[in-house]
Amino acid sequence: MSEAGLKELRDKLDTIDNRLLDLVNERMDIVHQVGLLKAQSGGSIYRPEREKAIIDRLESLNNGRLNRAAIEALFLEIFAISRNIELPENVAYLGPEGSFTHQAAEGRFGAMSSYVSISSIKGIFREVHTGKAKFGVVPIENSSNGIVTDTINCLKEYDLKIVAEVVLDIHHTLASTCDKIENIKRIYSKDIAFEQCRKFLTNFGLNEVELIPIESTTKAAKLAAREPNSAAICPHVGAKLNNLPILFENIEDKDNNKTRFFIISNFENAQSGNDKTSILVELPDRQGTLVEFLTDFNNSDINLTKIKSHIVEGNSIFFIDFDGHQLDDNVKDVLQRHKDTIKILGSYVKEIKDI
Ligand SMILES: O=C(O)C(=O)C[C@]1(C(=O)O)C=C[C@@H](O)C=C1
Repeated sequence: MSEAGLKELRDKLDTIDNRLLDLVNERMDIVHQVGLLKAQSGGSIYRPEREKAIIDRLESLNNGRLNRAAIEALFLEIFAISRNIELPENVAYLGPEGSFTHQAAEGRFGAMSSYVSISSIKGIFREVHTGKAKFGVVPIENSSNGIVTDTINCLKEYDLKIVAEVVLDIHHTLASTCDKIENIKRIYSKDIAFEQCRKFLTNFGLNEVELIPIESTTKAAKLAAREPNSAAICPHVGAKLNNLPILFENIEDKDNNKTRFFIISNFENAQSGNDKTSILVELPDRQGTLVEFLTDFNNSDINLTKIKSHIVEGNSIFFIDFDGHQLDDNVKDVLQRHKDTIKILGSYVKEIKDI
């Protein structure tokens, strides 16, 4: 490698970066004006459908080396900074710091947002309901463990809206200060993380050691970092935050272990052209009501993508996802016909990844 050649290329990069910085600042001047307009009109700062339209447009114009994921990564961070320039807003997430929910929140709200770690799902709903946080990030389902009942209960109880979904690939690590796996006498983690790593634990003879379930995987990492002969099943970030050496990566049984999160807030999204809607349905206890209900959706050309039953206070309710926005004509009509049995939880941009 010639030093002169490298210097020449780096000079070119510096010139481009200077232009980029000027352009991004120019963009932020406009964003600031948008923020002032919204402050007058009371319009919502976060507009996921507009962000999607920008990314779609850029992808269709793109003829360089960037792929969609790269365009998304760059621009989602730019949008997050833009929103902070328009109006800094708090994001409450299911903590502690380093949890998967924290990762989901940072993926959408970027490095500059102000985050509040809350220890319960109900606490997050309360935080958004009282206006202490503009957004809440909560898990709704995992591909191995199913629906998160606390989230369903809170969606039923609080009058808040789902404004976005985020799907994360969930990877666990075994982290410990022990240099040999034989020296591990106890493992800390969340109960569902133990369930998701059953095969690994059996294959490595770790079923015999004491498995101690606690409330979070990050706390597990903290305890394992302090106690000799212990280990944690935790996310990569949790181990790093606690300076805990990682012995094994990706120890989950299923290689497509995913968790879906909802971002909740107090406004409704406009249509994006590629939306999903979530509802809760409580039907009268009479034969055939569920079949009639589902048939009506089918007859209205609505693609139901998920239906999960759930018991709240002894009554059976259904959590349903379908393609389309609540303002789409066919959706509007069917929702109107069933308005007495439905609670609309929100329409939001459909994520490409699904679980
Ligand atoms: O278009 C808007 O409504 C904006 O506020 C601007 C902008 C952007 O940076 O382009 C920022 C935040 C919104 O989520 C969508 C887009």
